[in-house]
Amino acid sequence: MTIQQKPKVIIVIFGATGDLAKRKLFPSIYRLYKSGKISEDFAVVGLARRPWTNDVFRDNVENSIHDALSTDENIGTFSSHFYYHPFDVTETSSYQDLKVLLEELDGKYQTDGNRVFYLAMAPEYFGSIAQNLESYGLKESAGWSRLVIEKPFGHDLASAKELNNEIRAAFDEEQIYRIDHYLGKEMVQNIEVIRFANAIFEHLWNNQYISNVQITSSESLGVEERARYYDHSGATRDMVQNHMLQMVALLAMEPPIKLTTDEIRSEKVKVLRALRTIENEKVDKYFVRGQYDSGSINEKPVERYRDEAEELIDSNTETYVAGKVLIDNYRWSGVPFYIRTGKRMAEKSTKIVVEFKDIPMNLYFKTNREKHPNLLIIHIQPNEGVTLVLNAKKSGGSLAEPIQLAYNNYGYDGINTPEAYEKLLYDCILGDATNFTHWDEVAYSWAYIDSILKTWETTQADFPNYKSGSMGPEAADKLLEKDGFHWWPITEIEK
Ligand SMILES: NC(=O)C1=CN([C@@H]2O[C@H](COP(=O)(O)OP(=O)(O)OC[C@H]3O[C@@H](n4cnc5c(N)ncnc54)[C@H](OP(=O)(O)O)[C@@H]3O)[C@@H](O)[C@H]2O)C=CC1
Ligand SMILES: O=C1O[C@H](COP(=O)(O)O)[C@@H](O)[C@H](O)[C@H]1O
Repeated sequence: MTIQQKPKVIIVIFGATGDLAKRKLFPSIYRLYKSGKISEDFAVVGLARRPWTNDVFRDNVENSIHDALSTDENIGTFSSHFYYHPFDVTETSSYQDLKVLLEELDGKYQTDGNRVFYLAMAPEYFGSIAQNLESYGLKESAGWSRLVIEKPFGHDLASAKELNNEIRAAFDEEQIYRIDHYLGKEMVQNIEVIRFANAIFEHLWNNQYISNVQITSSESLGVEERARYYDHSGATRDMVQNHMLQMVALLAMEPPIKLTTDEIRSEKVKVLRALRTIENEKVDKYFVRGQYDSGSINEKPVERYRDEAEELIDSNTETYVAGKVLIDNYRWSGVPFYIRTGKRMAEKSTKIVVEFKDIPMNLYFKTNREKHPNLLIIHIQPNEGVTLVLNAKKSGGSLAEPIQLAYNNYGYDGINTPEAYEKLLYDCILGDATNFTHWDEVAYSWAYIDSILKTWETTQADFPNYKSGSMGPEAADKLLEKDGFHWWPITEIEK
């Protein structure tokens, strides 16, 4: 299918009164509609328990779009495609009614029986919804059926396997779209292009020329309204198992033989398979966990994690994690991939810094001057772009100094926009699963972090150990210092 085609589809959203639907999914569907990527032949069916009518639902859809996209345009024609079906996913009779509604809408909108079932609900329901969709014949239509699964995909490897078995009993792997919204971000998708379309990088992209790679995804927000989910999860499950390891895989994978879903996934899987397992007794040598204390962000005082909600008062959950990830293969042997992510850090920013090794004899940097390595910086958000840090003599000067070649296509909507969801939803409708995670990727990622979490679960951490508004615990700096490196400051390299 080419990009110009306008697929016909019914999108069924389980959890349509929830936060994700409101903030991400409705605005994304609207933007697809506005940009002509879906045809007039579409319908959206929203499901949740509260007893809303179509009109109430449509008002909510319109409000969420007005809020998310800061517009007050009349979108009545668009919202008339939305239908609400009060539904308790635990009641099997509801699925029969849903089947009848979908058949009616198939006829009304000529959607050719194409269906996306988007599970925007708590993960404990994923398996049973998938099974009921199969048992009550909802995926047996004249067209295709696809299942989009939100995170978290399990709590550890064992529960992820169980969930996967439940889903796979109802849907084929090709019908399952496990969403990782980082894979929908413009600059995450650009990692492959930057690597595989530039001779100057790909030839140097290995342990001979790269000294280390740093991936930072910092957030200034705290746990917000998600204390219950987050405290059960923690930063490692919430960000590392999925987004951070996906970025590692994209940075480290071999060039695929073709740009097809299977070939790209297969190369990513090889990286995840090659991650060096961290043995119990070595976890503290390779990984650092943290939990935020009170502090200030943008000059406003903020509370410590343990005071953000009643149930957090004795929490041992990490809101920050930094780690040294090693990839045991020919290309990357000996090159640390340092990752760090956390809540309530100094600023919201996701960046990748690739640090190159120095040349053997650098005539311009003597002992009294700090050497400045060449860096390739990939700005994921809030700015989107690439910066190459080189050394040159500035006009009028006599010594080499770092200069920056920068390309910046400032994100057209800023941070946390529905843009990534929009792209991924569109890919799903087109049947392109490249930017979704295959089960094998999920499984290897869980296997890697399980050993770290198991060690941490048995030991009490010395929390809180970083101030809100800082870049994390001191131990995270030491992690690099003992290897002779330091974190490239994300604020400085932004400028
Ligand atoms: N919010 C976010 O930014 C993100 C969310 N996610 C994931 O997306 C999923 C949804 O998250 P979020 O929207 O925040 O969650 P919410 O708690 O806001 O929404 C949950 C939804 O599920 C519905 N629901 C709950 N129980 C039932 C039931 N028995 N039958 C039918 N509907 C039910 C609720 O509606 P009602 O009460 O009316 O039944 C509501 O619409 C989760 O897996 C989450 O981890 C992932 C990344 C980001
Ligand atoms: O998946 C998640 O991601 C967000 C961060 O996403 P971003 O696109 O804003 O960088 C994080 O806040 C959340 O805890 C996590 O569940």
